[in-house]
Amino acid sequence: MASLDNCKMQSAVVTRREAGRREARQIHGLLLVYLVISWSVGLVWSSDAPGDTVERLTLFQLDPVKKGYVRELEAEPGKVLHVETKALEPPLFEIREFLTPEECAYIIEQALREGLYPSGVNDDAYYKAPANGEQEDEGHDSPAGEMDTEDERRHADSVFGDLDVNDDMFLDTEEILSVLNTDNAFLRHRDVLQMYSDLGLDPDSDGRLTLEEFLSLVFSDRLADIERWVWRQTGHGENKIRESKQAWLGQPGPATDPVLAALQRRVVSLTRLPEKIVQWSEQLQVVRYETGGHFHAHYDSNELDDMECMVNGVSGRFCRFMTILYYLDDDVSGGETAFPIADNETYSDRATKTEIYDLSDHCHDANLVIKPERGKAILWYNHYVNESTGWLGDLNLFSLHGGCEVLKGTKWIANNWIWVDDSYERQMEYLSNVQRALEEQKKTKAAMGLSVPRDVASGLDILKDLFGVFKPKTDTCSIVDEL
Ligand SMILES: O=C(O)CCC(=O)C(=O)O
Ligand SMILES: [Fe+2]
Repeated sequence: MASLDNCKMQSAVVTRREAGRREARQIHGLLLVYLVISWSVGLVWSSDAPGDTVERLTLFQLDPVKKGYVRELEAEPGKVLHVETKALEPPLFEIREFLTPEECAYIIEQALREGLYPSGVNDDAYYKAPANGEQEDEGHDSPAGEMDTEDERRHADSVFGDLDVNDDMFLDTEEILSVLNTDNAFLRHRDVLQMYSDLGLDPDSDGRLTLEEFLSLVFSDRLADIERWVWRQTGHGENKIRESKQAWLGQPGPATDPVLAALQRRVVSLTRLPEKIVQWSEQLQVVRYETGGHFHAHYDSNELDDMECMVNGVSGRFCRFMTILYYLDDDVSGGETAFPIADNETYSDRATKTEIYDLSDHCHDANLVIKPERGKAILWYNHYVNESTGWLGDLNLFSLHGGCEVLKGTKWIANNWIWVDDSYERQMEYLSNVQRALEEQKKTKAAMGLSVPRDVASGLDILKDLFGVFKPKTDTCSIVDEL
């Protein structure tokens, strides 16, 4: 059964696994974020005189107040938007007409021009063959029913008891799925039945395993067959955690494209974060789902742990303070964004893992389901703000979410992820390094007789010098793990 603790555990497990997998991924420099924050809010580095008090920046988080609460936002002069609270945990808001239809069409067009490629969570490494895959045709010669010892029998009995959650002395498909659905595997009830049929595991074909059937498959070493079957099945269509294509738009820093620049300004008004945090966060990720496309439940960010936030695209965890998601089109049926456990304190009593995570079959079991609507934005906080530091706090486990299966048509969204490093000190250190690099670059360019406007100097060239290539290759961080 899933529980908050399980979620924590899953997330922690995945944090490490994902972090390894992220080696090849690129994100641009948080360093720059902090450099420019300090400029824009005048903190820390503005204090020269000994004894001056150094101000600390704190993170602003919109107060959800209560569900249904609507606040007005004058995003641009004359353009008043309504920000409606949809959940308290995580704080989650919906803003209709955040983008105009023209802006939506433009973003889609730019993504098509850029070229979309399959979303990266389901990389090949994830579906590598099991360790003994090469021997898959070898027989398993322990004869059925030949139980080795009383201890083994007792152990198998107790495993059966653990799996038989409802104590009806049968293992139904849900109970079997709670074991089979690990990592990126999202098998369904029908898959389990198919497996029974393919492997002859359920002789009376009633779709459930008795204790005798279970013992027989355990002691005849059919577990290895099951493992191989699952490996083969995983990675197909709905069994994958994610089925979509994506493109990244623009460059880190103040957008030069007028549509993206207007969007950045609007996001600054909405989030009330320093504009440089917004500008120097991840590029816009545009995602297209075709019929059957989906993204099962996951977290966009990682739990805080010993690993540092990714700062140079080489390694580290994801530190996405918040997500702003835009719906670019609504010519689609299905494809809602679901938050299975939003505002829920009791989900662990109710839901099985499949129900929580599988957004193809269980989209509408989710506590909060948001329908795509062209131009609409939703925003939520993946992290709390730490009360004592005022800075990035723990991952909010209620922020679990995903994209329900598209039943018909095409769904287009864009993700705008706002990065904040949880270590304020590390950021300040980065800041001083980047500031030095900036000054050196300015001097070099000045010596070459080139004029270096401040924005340019703080922009791409510096990032490239510091970090090399920085376009993110893949995205979502936490995914489900076994219970
Ligand atoms: O498609 C959706 O509605 C959600 C997408 C999402 O969660 C993501 O891309 O991280
Ligand atoms: Fe997400």
